[in-house]
Amino acid sequence: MAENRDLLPRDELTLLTCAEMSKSDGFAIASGVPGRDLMERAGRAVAMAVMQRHGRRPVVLLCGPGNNGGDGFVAARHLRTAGWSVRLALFGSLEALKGDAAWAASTWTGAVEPWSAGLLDGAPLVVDAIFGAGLSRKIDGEIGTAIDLVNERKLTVVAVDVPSGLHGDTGEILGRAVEAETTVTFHRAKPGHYSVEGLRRCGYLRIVDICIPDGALATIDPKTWLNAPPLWTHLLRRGDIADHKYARGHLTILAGSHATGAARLAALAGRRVGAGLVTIGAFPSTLTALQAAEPGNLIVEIDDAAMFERLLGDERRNAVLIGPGSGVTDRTRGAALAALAARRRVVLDADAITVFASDPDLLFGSIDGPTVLTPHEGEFRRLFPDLAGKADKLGRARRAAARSGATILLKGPDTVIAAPDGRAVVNIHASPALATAGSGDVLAGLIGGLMAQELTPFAAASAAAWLHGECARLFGRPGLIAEDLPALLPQALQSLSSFN
Ligand SMILES: NC(=O)C1=CN([C@@H]2O[C@H](COP(=O)(O)OP(=O)(O)OC[C@H]3O[C@@H](n4cnc5c(N)ncnc54)[C@H](OP(=O)(O)O)[C@@H]3O)[C@@H](O)[C@H]2O)[C@@H](O)CC1
Ligand SMILES: Nc1ncnc2c1ncn2[C@@H]1O[C@H](COP(=O)(O)OP(=O)(O)O)[C@@H](O)[C@H]1O
Ligand SMILES: [K+]
Repeated sequence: MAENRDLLPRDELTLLTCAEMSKSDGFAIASGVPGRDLMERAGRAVAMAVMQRHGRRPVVLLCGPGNNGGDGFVAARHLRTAGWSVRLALFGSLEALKGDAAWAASTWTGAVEPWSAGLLDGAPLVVDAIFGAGLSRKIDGEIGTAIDLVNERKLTVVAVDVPSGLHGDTGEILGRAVEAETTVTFHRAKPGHYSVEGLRRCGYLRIVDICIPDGALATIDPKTWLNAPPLWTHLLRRGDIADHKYARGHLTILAGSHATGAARLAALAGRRVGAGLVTIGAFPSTLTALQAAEPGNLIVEIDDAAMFERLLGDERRNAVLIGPGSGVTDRTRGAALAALAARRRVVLDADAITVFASDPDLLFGSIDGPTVLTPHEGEFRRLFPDLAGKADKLGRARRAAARSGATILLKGPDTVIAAPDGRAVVNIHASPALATAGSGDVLAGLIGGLMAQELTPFAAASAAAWLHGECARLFGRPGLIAEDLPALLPQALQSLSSFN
């Protein structure tokens, strides 16, 4: 197998924080591109988006006191030049505007009005240029009232950079936030755009090139990407004439005394995604049932952790999945510790996460090899109580990865995959239809199957999250259940050929 089976960073999928965007801006200016040229392009792009997405109608620009407001002044000028009926309100005073925003305001020859609710009479289209990357605290007062009114009246909004109130880095809502129909952002998207709140409020997201020079990304060394096949599709195995099943890896899954369906779903996913063999380790009481199920699964008896440890004496068992239906038991805990001690490629899901709730440090201290933990928020709380229940999912997953030494896949509509070295991927290629029992078992099996094929934990978890979402999308009609997902994997894998 290829030596470096890790994710390939892709410029076009890079997400930039507000600070990184500001650094890019600084790089452009240092390279001889004046800041006002960037603002001119940004504001023009906003005007273009308004005109391309909406028929001509009265438009009101709500401008804030910083450069986001500056973009609004430029957009207003272009819309008026194109013959639109434009009104502009500024929160703050013209005299207080600085730098490029002051320049942009000086190019606007129309009236600058103070905010009043009457501006929204007649249901105009609204351009939200109040706050962008500079949002620094909770929105209240007059601006809060204006945002509430825009939302209450369900006015059509085109937001500049981010819907005001949405934090570009964390996806947090600071007080309240605009609900936009379209959001126009510049150069690269921000993590906040793809957070749950961002997905709710940005509407259609347009990412516009404002001619920041190519070299800018290299100076930033970005660490965050939006999940898509170009990051990892080159790592998926192509058939080789000399292939044999062991060359494709052997995934071993520990089943429990109940809910053996979970291990079966994971095994199916692991085999469909290309693992050469999948063994299910089962209690004697479930052996017959499992043997009578899918004929391609290998079934072995595993009564306790010691038997599991002996099973791993076979070096070819290169990947291990523990958790789906395995039970919150000493057997599960012992098997997980044995797999970690044996330096196998390990995926710990569900019960194998919960079983360490009373002593997370025992788990973290045992992780020394390629490991993925796949918690949903409830399981995450059990291992990382101090990081739970807060915004900034990306930051939380990153801290959890650094603390545990494992790659963390934190589930949800905006699944975050964070590696211990600080890299992270955000996956929004998903569907609410995945919120069905057993779908997490399929995901765990996919990761295990890809780890068996020697993808790094970070690459395996990223590829699996995307494929999981792709299966749900391919199903394409109501009624999806977890059993449908593995059957759609061949089609999902085939759809990747267009990325090669
Ligand atoms: N970087 C680039 O490449 C490019 C960037 N461009 C544009 O610049 C935008 C970033 O501009 P920016 O940095 O001036 O910040 P912005 O969002 O206008 O707000 C800052 C102001 O708001 C204030 N303020 C904050 N929160 C507040 C609150 N809750 N309630 C009240 N006030 C609050 C804050 O006050 P302070 O915190 O300083 O007291 C400050 O006065 C970016 O989003 C994009 O649109 C484009 O032109 C293209 C090139
Ligand atoms: N609203 C949603 N949108 C997109 N994906 C979702 C949504 N809800 C759940 N999922 C995905 O479905 C899977 C559910 O996993 P999990 O909660 O572990 O279920 P189970 O343990 O029943 O198999 C995760 O991959 C999660 O990211
Ligand atoms: K905005």
